Amino acid sequence: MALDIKICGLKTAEALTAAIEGGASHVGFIFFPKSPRNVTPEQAATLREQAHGRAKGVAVTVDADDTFLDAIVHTMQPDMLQLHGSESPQRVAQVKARYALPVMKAFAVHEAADLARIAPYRGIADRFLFDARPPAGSELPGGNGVRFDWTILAGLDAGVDYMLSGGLDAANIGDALRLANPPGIDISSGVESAPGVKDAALIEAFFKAVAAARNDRAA
Ligand SMILES: O=C(O)c1ccccc1N[C@@H]1O[C@H](COP(=O)(O)O)[C@@H](O)[C@H]1O
Repeated sequence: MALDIKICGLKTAEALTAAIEGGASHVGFIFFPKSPRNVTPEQAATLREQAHGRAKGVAVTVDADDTFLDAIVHTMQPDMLQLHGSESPQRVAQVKARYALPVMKAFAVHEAADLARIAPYRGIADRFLFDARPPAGSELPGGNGVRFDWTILAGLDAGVDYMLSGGLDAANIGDALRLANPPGIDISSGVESAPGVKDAALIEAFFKAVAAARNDRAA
């Protein structure tokens, strides 16, 4: 089975090159001022141009209004929007209709019951992203480097398309793939040397760990 791999929170050409050369299917750009990974639409546009035709550019927003989304979509021209706030099913439908772009809706997962929250979004969101619940006091809804119990995902219907994220790194990705067998994975802080600082060597190590885990499973 194909595995989509998204490297998120990219801010520099060097890190983007490492992600693309490693084999990322998606590259993510964060539009959230409180994040150490925040970029402007203009910065993201330059990086997205570098990725054009090689990896899909994903704009990550948190409860963004139309004015901000208009600026992002017009300037960066993303391939996909990731909605990482408390957007309702109606808001997701509005965003899809306004921009004619695929939308990935993020959910914080702590226990199996959290997965039931996707029900009203099915048939509206194109894809889901399951991230860990942010730690108490965190100002970030994602990018906290926190994982959740991946075995919860075994309870999902087979038809649910999603990316697994939250605290992934080269050391644990083998377990994540074995336990959840996700169609996609998404990583940010696990390939950073400091908050918001991507490390090309860690990105390379992550792709090697993914390849090794997939080879082991195929053997
Ligand atoms: O990364 C951020 O700063 C961020 C800010 C606001 C919304 C989402 C954000 N990141 C998303 O969270 C996942 C998981 O991150 P991590 O691997 O646990 O650090 C990340 O891939 C982004 O999609």
